[in-house]
Amino acid sequence: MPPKRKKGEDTYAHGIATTMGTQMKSHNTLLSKPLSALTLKPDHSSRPLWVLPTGSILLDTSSPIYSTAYDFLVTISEPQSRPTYIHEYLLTPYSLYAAAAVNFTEKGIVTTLEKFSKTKVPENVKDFIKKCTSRYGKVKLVLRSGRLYVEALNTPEGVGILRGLGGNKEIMKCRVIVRSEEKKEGEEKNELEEEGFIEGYVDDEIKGNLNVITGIDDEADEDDSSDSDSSDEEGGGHTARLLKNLDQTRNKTSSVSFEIQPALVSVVKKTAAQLNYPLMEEYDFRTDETILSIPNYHLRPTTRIRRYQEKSLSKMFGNGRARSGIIVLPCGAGKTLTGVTASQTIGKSAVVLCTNAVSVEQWKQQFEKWTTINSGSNKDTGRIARFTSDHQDKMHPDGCILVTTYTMMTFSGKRTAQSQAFMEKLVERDWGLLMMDEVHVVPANTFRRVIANVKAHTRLGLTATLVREDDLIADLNFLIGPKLYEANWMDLTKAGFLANVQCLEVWCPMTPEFMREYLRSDRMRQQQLLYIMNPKKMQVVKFLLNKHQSRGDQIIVFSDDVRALVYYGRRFEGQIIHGGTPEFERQAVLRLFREGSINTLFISKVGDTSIDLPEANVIIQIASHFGSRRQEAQRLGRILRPKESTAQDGTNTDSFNAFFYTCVSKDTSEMYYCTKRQQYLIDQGYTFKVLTSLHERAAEWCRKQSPKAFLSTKKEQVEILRDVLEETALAGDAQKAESEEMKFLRAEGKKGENRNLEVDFFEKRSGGLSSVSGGGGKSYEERSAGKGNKLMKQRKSNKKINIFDL
Ligand SMILES: Nc1ncnc2c1ncn2[C@@H]1O[C@H](COP(=O)(O)OP(=O)(O)OP(=O)(O)O)[C@@H](O)[C@H]1O
Repeated sequence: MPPKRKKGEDTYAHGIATTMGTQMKSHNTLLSKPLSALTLKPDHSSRPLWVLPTGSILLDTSSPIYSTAYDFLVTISEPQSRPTYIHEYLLTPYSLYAAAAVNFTEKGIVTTLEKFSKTKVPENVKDFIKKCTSRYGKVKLVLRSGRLYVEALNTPEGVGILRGLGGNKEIMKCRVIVRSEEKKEGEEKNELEEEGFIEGYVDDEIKGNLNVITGIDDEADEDDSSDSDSSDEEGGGHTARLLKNLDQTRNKTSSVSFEIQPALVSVVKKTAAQLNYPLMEEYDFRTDETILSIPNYHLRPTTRIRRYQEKSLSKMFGNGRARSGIIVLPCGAGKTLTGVTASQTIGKSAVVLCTNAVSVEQWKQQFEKWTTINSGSNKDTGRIARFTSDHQDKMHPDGCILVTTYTMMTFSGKRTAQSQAFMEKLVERDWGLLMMDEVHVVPANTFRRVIANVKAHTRLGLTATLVREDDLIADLNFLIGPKLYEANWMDLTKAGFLANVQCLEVWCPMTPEFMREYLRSDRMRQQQLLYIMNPKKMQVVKFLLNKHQSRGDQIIVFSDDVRALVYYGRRFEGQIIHGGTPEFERQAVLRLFREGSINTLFISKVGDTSIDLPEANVIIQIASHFGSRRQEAQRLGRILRPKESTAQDGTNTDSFNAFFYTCVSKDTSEMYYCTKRQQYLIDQGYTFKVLTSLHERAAEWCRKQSPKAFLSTKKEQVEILRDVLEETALAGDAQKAESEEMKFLRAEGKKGENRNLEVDFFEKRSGGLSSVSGGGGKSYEERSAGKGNKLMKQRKSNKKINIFDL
């Protein structure tokens, strides 16, 4: 469905989203041939994929050319589901738009698909590709030496498109027409020049000035001399490849453009979008003299970007200019270094936006860790300024990096004089790059305000999970740019860049007393607290904590419900962090956890993102935000940092070295949400094992605790019930929680429907590879098909099995 236009919505974004939505709609109706109509090519066994008339592409991961096919598919299509053996991708207008953005042509896409496909590429798929690529990426908005140009390739098609746009009444008013000088007699007349067009090259003169990416520090300061080992194979090899990519594209393509007035750029963008020629934005930073470069800004010699980080950057800088767009890398895969390298490659002033103050500190540290920005000749002046409520560093008048939060940027209340002055300076000047961390989290309106406030020549969004429960992803595509790269979680896990996590869903039956109250209650808040505080769940948590603490693990217990969090934290004598915890206390607790002085941390949703706890290897989730797929992935991300047993040389061990538990109260709506939450991770290839009888072992173990059994008597359990009922007696609380729930359900398109959750939970869904693989919200055992089926059946019939085997 094309997104509905909201009041005050960016017309440009809306124009494109509507166009794409319409195409998407026709796409869905167009591609509906039966699969039996496909004929296998005689040499199909040597080809890695199937292209279906539905626009889906299935990739056989065991193919010897899997990785080449994979690289191609992530560029032209959207990953849908990536379990172990067969991946599913989907061609969409957005994905084809992104492909066009990195110079993929219709012919190139169809020819390569045909080469890789086991079956003939269906005609309707070819038509769809043609339709989507015929306009996108054909015209670019290029910033060169501080001047703006609308540019196309100097081919008959490109010139035709440019003439159409340049001649448009609205765009004509925005153009800067430079009269060509009188030609002397006999001198050849140039038609394009006569029309006010400028001829040039798309990739002229890359003079190796991207050597910043090599990490070779020409002016390495004394402090860094100990680091200066530039012989590292890995780093040098990767960066050399990137440079080679850039070199290969240079001097290749001749272009034609016309200049426009910067003040009228939004009119040009809007009009071009209405004419169905959305302008790709590119920044020719090498020729830009309007923004001063940051001196002595290099990657340190020891900094080695990884292959996937380099790949993502090559999509951004593939033709020597900086393209605006979004890079998607799993949590813990190093988005920060990727962003730092992007900024250092551009070498100009940049604004970095983060979700909170902790993350601002982390970004600053990472800039200093990976680059020379604040060392050597920059040591005294300091080229990184923080802008938070606690720190408002001096902003260097020339090239500098400004790290701040979305909240600081969009705060609409009264600012202090210092903060106001800072904001004014920020808004006044031009920035080479606007980098937005965790782009998917930020409300679209915040984006619009930030983008309107910061005069940035290129925009880079970084995220791990390009999913939202609303329909605003389309806005992101056009407010920032298309998705430039998305890594595969499982490939990174296999290569040892991420921990190997075992995901477990632990079913905890409600005690009869809790279940009675749950069924009787008509208040969402009360029901929630009942399923979170279920004594059987508490016993499971106690059992798991003991098990992992005795192994020397570092454990994070997550609860979105702060009251429950505090209750659990106190009961289990752990350190607690939530929104109300003062910053200094928060930092102190995190430091103790990092040092290993404490091994268990109870944290609310403030810990979902941007908190770097490399040592953590166990998560126990006791309460979460309804069905948020994004939150589930972000939480998993807290334990994805590679562990000691994970070698970063492509040889990850087979055994799990991190554990992600979700404790759910059985036969409550928590189960429905839990299933929904797992969808994104299942699509990334994770398997959730369901433990249906662990609670029995936990209860048995709790009974045997000395000097006192844990929650083993009805009396103790009823005391908790009484606390819950008292706690939820306040009507205000109930309304608050319900409105949150309503918000979620609305976003899900359910319009307040919360009936039949249990029915939905076991309902069979059809369509898509994910439903076959378990990605449709069903759990399965991946090790053997037989066991998986058994597990599914047992889960459905609630029969008890025990697969808990640590
Ligand atoms: N090329 C690299 N070489 C060495 N270490 C790296 C590299 N890239 C990333 N790291 C390390 O990996 C860890 C995770 O990086 P980072 O915090 O940037 O991840 P992230 O993708 O931002 O994760 P999250 O989404 O959880 O914030 C950090 O400790 C970082 O120093």
